[in-house]
Amino acid sequence: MISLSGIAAAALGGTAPVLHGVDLELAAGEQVAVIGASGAGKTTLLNLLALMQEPLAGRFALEGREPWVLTRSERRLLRTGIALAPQHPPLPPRQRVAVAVLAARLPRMSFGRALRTLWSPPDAPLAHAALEKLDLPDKLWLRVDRLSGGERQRVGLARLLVSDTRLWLADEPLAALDPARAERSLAALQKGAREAGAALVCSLHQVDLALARFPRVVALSAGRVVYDGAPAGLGGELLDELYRSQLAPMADAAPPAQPLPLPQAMCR
Ligand SMILES: Nc1ncnc2c1ncn2[C@@H]1O[C@H](COP(=O)(O)OP(=O)(O)OP(=O)(O)O)[C@@H](O)[C@H]1O
Repeated sequence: MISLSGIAAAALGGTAPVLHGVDLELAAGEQVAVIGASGAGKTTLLNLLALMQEPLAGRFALEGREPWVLTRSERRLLRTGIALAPQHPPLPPRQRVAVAVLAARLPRMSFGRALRTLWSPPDAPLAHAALEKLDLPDKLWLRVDRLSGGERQRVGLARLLVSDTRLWLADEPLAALDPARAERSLAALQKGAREAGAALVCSLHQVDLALARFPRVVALSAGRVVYDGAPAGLGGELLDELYRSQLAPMADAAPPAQPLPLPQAMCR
C-alpha cells in the first residue's frame, strides 16, 4: 500500500530534515505501532504518510502512485483515502459532536450532502455508533467545547471509525486517556480498522500497549528507524536506549540528605 525508501523529511512548518533515510513498507490492512522518545519524529512520519508534507528526499509511493509528482487535485483525491487523527484534534469549539465526527466524511461527499451534514447530519446514527464504541454515546449533540480533553481525543478517534478510508493514522491517540480508557479505546480502534479493512498506523508513548497489542512495531530514534518488526524482537536494551540515551542526567537528581519535614496534619 505504502512504500517509503530513503526518505528525508522536515517537520510540518520546518525546513531542516528531522527524518533521515526512512525505509518503510506498509501493506493494506496492516496494524503498526510507532514508538520513540519525544522528538524522535513520530508526528513527522505520520504527517508524511498523510501527505501533509512533501519529503525532502527519497521515494514515496502510495498504492503504486507517487503522490508528489501528481497534480495538486490528483493528490487531494488520493488524500481522501487517508484519515489522520492528530494528537490535539482541531475541532471547532461550537460544533456539535455529531457534526465534528461526521466531518471526517466531508472530503468524500457531494457538495449538497456536505452542506446537509454541517446543518443537520443525516448520518447521525453512524456517528452515534462510533461514539458508542468509545464510551461516548451520550455526547452526540453536545457542543465540542463542553468536552474534557480525553473526550475530545476520543471524538478524534470516532472520526477515524466513520471515515470510510483505507489508511488510518492516529498520533498519540491515548495521550489524554486514563489507563483503562486507553486500553478500551485502542481495542475499539483496532477492531474498527480490521472491520473496515483499513491499515492502522498509531504512534504511542504507551510502550506496553504497543508491544502487547500490535503485531508490528516501528521504533524511531533521532529521525531514523532503529527497529521494524515483531514486538518480541524488541529487546529491553534497545528500549532503554530509545528512551534513556537522549536524556542528560539531572543535575539535582540526588535525594535530599534529610527527609523533608511533613506538615503535622499529614502525619496522622
Ligand atoms: N515547525 C518545526 N520546525 C522545526 N522543527 C520542528 C518543527 N516541529 C517539530 N520540529 C522538530 O522535529 C523533530 C521531530 O518532531 P516530532 O513532532 O515529529 O516528534 P515526535 O516523536 O512526534 O515527538 P512527541 O512524542 O514529543 O510528540 C523534533 O526535534 C522537533 O523539535
